[in-house]
Amino acid sequence: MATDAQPIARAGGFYEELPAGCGAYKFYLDGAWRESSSGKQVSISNPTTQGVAFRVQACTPAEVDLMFEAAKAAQKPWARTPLWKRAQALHAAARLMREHPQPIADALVAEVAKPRKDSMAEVIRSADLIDYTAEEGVRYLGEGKLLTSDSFPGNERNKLCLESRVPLGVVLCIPPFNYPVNLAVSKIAPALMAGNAVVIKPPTQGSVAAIHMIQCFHRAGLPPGVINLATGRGSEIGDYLTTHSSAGCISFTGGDTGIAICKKASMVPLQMELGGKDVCIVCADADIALAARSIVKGAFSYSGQRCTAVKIVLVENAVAEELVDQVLEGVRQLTVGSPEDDASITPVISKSSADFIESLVHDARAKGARLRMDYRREGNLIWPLVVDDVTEGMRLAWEEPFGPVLPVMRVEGVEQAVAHCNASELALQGCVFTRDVERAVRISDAMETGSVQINAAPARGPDHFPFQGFRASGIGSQGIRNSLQMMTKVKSTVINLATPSYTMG
Ligand SMILES: NC(=O)C1=CN([C@@H]2O[C@H](COP(=O)(O)OP(=O)(O)OC[C@H]3O[C@@H](n4cnc5c(N)ncnc54)[C@H](OP(=O)(O)O)[C@@H]3O)[C@@H](O)[C@H]2O)C=CC1
Ligand SMILES: O=C(O)[C@H](O)COP(=O)(O)O
Repeated sequence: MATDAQPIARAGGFYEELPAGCGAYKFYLDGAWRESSSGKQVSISNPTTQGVAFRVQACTPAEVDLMFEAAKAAQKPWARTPLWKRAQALHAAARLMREHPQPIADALVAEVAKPRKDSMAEVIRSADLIDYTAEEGVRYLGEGKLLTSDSFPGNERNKLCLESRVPLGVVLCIPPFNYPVNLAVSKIAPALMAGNAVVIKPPTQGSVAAIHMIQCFHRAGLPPGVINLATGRGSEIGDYLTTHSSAGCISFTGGDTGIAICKKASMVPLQMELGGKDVCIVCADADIALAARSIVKGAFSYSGQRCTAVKIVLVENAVAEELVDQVLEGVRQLTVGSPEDDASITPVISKSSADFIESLVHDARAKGARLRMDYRREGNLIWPLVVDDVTEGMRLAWEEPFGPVLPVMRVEGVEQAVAHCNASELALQGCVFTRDVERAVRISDAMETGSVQINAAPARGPDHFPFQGFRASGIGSQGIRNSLQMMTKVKSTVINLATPSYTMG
């Protein structure tokens, strides 16, 4: 495991070229790892020790310009590279990621305090996602449509319209800290497969994992310029990137920053996956043991730092006591500690995040909520907490803690639960537990969220499923095929015939 501020890479290894002489990781421009002319570095904090985990270069606007120039120059030849060869390059990157996963996983442990096993799972899931995208891309992008003019009134069959999908140009990819590798490749792989070039700005916490991941694409032999990676704080270079005239698409996952980006961006396609306040509705006829198990896993995996975490339970009064008892039983089994020890609950990403979570707990307690265990915090580590009897007037009813705190609201009936779900600004996912599948479908239809899970906690995966948020939770849809679609545009080529095509024979 890397000690504070020491690069992970070992001499002579696959990742040897990534750290610069000064110990800060290099950025990636036009096929080469480089040091920034800024001479400035950004420190990445280790959420567990609160020391400096790593340092990366603070890229300058001029370097961002060079990335977009390199990407634009590389994009056309890349788009003309046969689909099967693009797929081969992606498969090669995925293979290298599987062959050299440990430094990527180690970086995740150190930078974002993701438990060791989950960190490795993120790397392998990412390699699988790349492979699947290559396979899906070969099929999906290799197909087109033929339309004939004679289906529209007044036309003969003398026009043949060939509809195909063409790339957007340069896709700007901005993933969040909680999946710096997986939510990076879920943007990069479809962008590349569709013939785009990429500029990626990884989250500051998570940059080093992303840098190692990019090395797999580099070593896979992608042409220079096809991928470029800019490091630096979003607050410093973010606006410059998102308003860049050469960005042909912005694919962003994160919080409210995404809403600000939508207001500033020019007329380019936006793929936005933003926050979630995922409700879990538990009906009186539910399998309570299943619901409780799913809630504990759904709410507390990666310490609740998932947009798809269960962020409020809405349970019918009749079974509330039984459900909460079983949830509490499950929460007591969770281990609390460091990501290196694979604890279930690890420190949240930053002090400011821990302070925010704490403010939600204080607000709920002050307004009469019942804390079902003692509130406990040490540094960024917050012990898992169930907050019962939450009511509409509490911030916890509406805001996402992005931490290991689970609000429970007891409701008169399902109508009240659905109304609460639909009154939320955030509308990513939701779930419903009931044994009555017809009722589940009716409830699902009434819930105005991007996805509804029936009898399971919210989740993005499997990664080829469509994944989207309504209202303030996003624009567009992810999922492998949907991302391929969003990172291309439709092109029509119309063949005009002098005589209708069906006049011979
Ligand atoms: N719907 C979904 O799929 C998901 C949603 N989320 C949501 O994301 C939030 C937590 O993630 P977090 O990483 O903190 O989110 P942020 O919105 O703070 O950051 C996301 C990314 O945006 C970058 N960024 C910051 N400022 C700007 C800017 N002005 N212009 C462009 N980019 C910028 C960040 O870089 P830097 O780190 O340098 O600041 C980071 O790479 C939660 O609200 C969560 O619900 C998270 C994961 C998935
Ligand atoms: O960013 C997130 O939190 C994810 O998109 C959720 O993914 P998961 O459901 O696979 O954890």
